[in-house]
Amino acid sequence: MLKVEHLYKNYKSGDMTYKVLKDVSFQIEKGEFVAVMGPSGSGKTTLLNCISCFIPYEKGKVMLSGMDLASLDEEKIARVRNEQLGFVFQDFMLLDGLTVFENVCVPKVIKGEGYKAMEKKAKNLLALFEIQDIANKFPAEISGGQKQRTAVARALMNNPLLILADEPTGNLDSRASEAVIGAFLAAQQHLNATTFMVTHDSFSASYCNRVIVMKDGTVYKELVRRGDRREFLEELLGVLKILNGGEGNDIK
Ligand SMILES: Nc1ncnc2c1ncn2[C@@H]1O[C@H](COP(=O)(O)OP(=O)(O)OP(=O)(O)O)[C@@H](O)[C@H]1O
Repeated sequence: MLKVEHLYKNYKSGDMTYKVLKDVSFQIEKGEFVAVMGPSGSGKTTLLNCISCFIPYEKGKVMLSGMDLASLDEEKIARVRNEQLGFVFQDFMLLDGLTVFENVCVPKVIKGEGYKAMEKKAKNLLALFEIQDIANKFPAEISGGQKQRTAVARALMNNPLLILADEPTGNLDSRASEAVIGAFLAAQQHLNATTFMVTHDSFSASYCNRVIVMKDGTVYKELVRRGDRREFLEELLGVLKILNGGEGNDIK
């Protein structure tokens, strides 16, 4: 579904070139929930931005369901971003002047779909994420967890091939984080959604099928959850501890 092959990304600043992604390769299958973890500066957000073509890269390939996004013109990329990709950001990025229901509908409005289909889909997603009761509230009137579940619903409106989530629980307490991870899991279970999530939170990552651990712009390790979530969390914390030089739990 998503294939990243030998990806290289540099940033230039003055005369200096910083190699940020160095030969990153991995694959994500349809219906997987995959996390990316790694120390600050290891290149997680850069990777996400390369996948969505928000930034260009030096070398390598990003294939989304057989499509090479870098080969598309701006107009086609914009359409892919609205219709084939769903985005969830740390700071929600909801439109303050629109209600929860209206925010969720935005991708379909951009796509130009009729109201009836839009309403049905939005209502289903709001019910799936248990936020139907706040449909007519504005972002300023709801909690952080409710805002993020609204953002996840919005990301799913056009049945995207892939959801890209950058620190979706970064601004939330543990209860709200659990509800948001619950929304991704419900999307996976009921809609066969595929999610690629950057996170510093090993508790959230332990719900994923797989965790890609980055270090210095490379894939340091890939961990696959084979059974119990708590055992996976222990395994994850063990790897993070080694990566942190034996200190602490989560990567900061
Ligand atoms: N626009 C930019 N120009 C120059 N350097 C950049 C730019 N964006 C990121 N970097 C550098 O690239 C490296 C990787 O940054 P990136 O944001 O991808 O890391 P990250 O793993 O997501 O970090 P964090 O966990 O702190 O968000 C860092 O050293 C950062 O300073």
